[in-house]
Amino acid sequence: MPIPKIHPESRGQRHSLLIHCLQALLSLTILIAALLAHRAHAIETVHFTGDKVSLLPLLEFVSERNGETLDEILVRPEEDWHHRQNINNNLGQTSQPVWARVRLAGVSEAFGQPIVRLNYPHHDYVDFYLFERGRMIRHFSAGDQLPFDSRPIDQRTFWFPLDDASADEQEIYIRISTPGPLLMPLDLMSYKEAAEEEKLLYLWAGAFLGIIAIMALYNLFLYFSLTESSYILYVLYLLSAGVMQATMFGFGEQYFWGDRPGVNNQVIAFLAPFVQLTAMAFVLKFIDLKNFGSVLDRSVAYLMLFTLIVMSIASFTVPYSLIVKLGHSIALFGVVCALYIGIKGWVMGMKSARLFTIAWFAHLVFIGWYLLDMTGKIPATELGNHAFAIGFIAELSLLSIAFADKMNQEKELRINSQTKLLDMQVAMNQELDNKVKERTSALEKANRRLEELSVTDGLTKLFNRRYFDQVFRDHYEQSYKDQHPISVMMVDIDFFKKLNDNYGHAFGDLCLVRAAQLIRKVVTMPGAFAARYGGEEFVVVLPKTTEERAAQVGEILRSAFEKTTVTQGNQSKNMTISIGVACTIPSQPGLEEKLLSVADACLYQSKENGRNQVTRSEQLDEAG
Ligand SMILES: Nc1nc2c(ncn2[C@@H]2O[C@H](COP(=O)(O)OP(=O)(O)OP(=O)(O)O)[C@@H](O)[C@H]2O)c(=O)[nH]1
Repeated sequence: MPIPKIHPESRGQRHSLLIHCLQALLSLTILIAALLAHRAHAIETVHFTGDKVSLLPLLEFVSERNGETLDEILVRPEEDWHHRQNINNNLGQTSQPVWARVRLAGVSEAFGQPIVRLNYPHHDYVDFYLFERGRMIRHFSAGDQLPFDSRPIDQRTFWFPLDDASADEQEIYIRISTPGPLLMPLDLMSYKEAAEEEKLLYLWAGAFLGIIAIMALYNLFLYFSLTESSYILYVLYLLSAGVMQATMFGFGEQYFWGDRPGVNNQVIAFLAPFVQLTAMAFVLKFIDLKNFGSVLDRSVAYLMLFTLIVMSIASFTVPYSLIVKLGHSIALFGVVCALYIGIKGWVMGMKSARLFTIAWFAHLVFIGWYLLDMTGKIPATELGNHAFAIGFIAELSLLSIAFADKMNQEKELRINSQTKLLDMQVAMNQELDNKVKERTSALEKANRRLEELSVTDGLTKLFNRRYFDQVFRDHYEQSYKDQHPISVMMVDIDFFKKLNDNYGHAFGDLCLVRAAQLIRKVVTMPGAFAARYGGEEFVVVLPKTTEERAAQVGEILRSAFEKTTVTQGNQSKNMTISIGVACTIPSQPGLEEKLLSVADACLYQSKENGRNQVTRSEQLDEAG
């Protein structure tokens, strides 16, 4: 604002010296007072020497009243202008546009294209006026409610060139109208330095967004291979948070929707609750709240989810300023909720909840640092400027580790239960196997028994006739093949009918049993076997045995019978037997019946000759 000039009055009339002196004194006093008064309200002057100067501490502010014009602002009384009350960068939210002014000195092209930079990309309207010697020489209109092209320099934040400056001093007036927080990080600097800083920021932002993109891709891949829904929720959270951060950096306005004024606010209003929504949904799924949370926990969590859904939808209709205010409180509440859930899971011994809690805590610490840095509560540093992004990356990294840890635990559980299941299956198979073996052996035993029964005679336990016929044929054939002699002995108890009649049938049975025992006892040669041929008649087959040897065995047997007394109760009896022995070296197979009939004939001969004797086929021939 031009400094008002004050002219001492001079009327040129002659007065007394005293009056002149008094007048001069009074005028001097008024002049000094005016100068002092002016000095009290003078615009702060910033001397530019080429180095970056932060203008914020030197700015004077005034709130616009009912659509005041620039001219009206210029004539506002000096006492309306004031410096900030505190050192915060953030001037809070205000419904009225705010004007700021400052005087610059020493601005020269010699310092390399000096600019004034408003390093915050989200104000709706920013008007920049440059005055020189009380005359406006430049006016720029920018802001995210105006097309991106309207900016004097194409940058994501607002850069105003001072290249028209020619006088020693300029005054700048800036009008900001915005529904969001009124941040005024205003700097006087060279274009070169601003471009250098911007490069550094691009490096930060590139690394930050790159990490998010890689993590999102990686988790998307995991989702497709494992089809576990927490992965897709995490991917949604990463993507929405990434887009939100890119928008907050100002890249959306710069590269995507700069030609559509107003979209930027819309995107922020929608994404702010949506990021929280995906984060909440992920947290609930990750911690498995429905299994360990109390009814109150669940109610609060689902109410929160519901609120966020409503907010995301409402962001299309509710004013941006309201969404921003609501968003801050809900976000804070959401972070606290997630921290509470994490701590509870930790206390209840959930291993992955520990990492999860540390992740959220790290997030909170960095947000705190960022807010303290931004509001000037602690000295501003380059690291502090990016504390929010660092916190976010730290949180995402820890969450990823927690996530992997949880998945590992679940995998271990799955493998354990699979192993248990497999063990159970093996044990069951083993049991089944044992049972089958048991049953098979029982069956085999029964079969053997059945076979025994089918081949043995029930009373004497010698082989039965059926079995004899079968086996005798085989032996005969074998003897034919080997051309060895085979002998047959027919044994018949003498007068058995009489024995039955005299001693009873039961005693007769006992005699048959004793007879079988005697035969078994005497006929012990390898390969020999005896069978019950009929009633009281037995047959003995002696392979590889000559007739002479067979007759000797017959004699031993006959003698054994003679000497043996069968006793039952008070009954006792000595049996005699008649034996017929025949032998042959088979000249052809299948003639076994013939050998039998010869032996039978010999037996008949023994009976004829008076019983209790052995007759050989040789004797038969002699007799015949
Ligand atoms: N106790 C008993 N007797 C039997 C059995 N099988 C056959 N017998 C009897 O044996 C007797 C055989 O009699 P016979 O064929 O006339 O012969 P035998 O009386 O011994 O006269 P020889 O042979 O000429 O000395 C019959 O009375 C049959 O009932 C049996 O399993 N148990």
